[in-house]
Amino acid sequence: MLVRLQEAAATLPPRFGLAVFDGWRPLTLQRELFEAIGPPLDPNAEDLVAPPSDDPTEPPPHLTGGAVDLTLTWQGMPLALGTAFDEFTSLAMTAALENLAGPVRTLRRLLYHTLRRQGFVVLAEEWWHFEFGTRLWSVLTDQPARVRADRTMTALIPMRSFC
Ligand SMILES: C[C@@H](N)C(=O)N[C@H](C)C(=O)O
Repeated sequence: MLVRLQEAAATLPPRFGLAVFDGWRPLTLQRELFEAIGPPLDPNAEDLVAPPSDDPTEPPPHLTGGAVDLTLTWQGMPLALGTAFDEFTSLAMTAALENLAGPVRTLRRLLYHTLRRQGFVVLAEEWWHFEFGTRLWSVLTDQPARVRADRTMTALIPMRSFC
């Protein structure tokens, strides 16, 4: 994951970088987030936070280390690409700005294509959430999943930026 992100950052135009908000999470934190944020108002919408399942066959993606929440930086400053991080509105949908030409759409596309070139897939509901090797990745790329929930890690991956 780290190497892929470093390689992604290295392909960005000058003065752009990547800032990571969130990577691997323990089940306890996934449960806290799930309870704090709650279900979406629209009953047909996807969960805003993955259910805190301890079933090894359906781990929440962040428990596997295969999910990362991140944004672009400009001269070291993290950029809000149309919404804040974890702002659960329809504008957070990855494709929400596709019919609205402008700098934010350009930057969302830059983030998306930079990560896609390194093999990541994006979550449709969150422009900042990318996965590699997870169950979502497996479905979208038609390859077997490569990661599973890791209970051996005891510390969160610290926030870092690749400038
Ligand atoms: C809480 C949010 N940043 C997030 O990570 N949501 C996804 C759906 C998840 O919990 O895997």
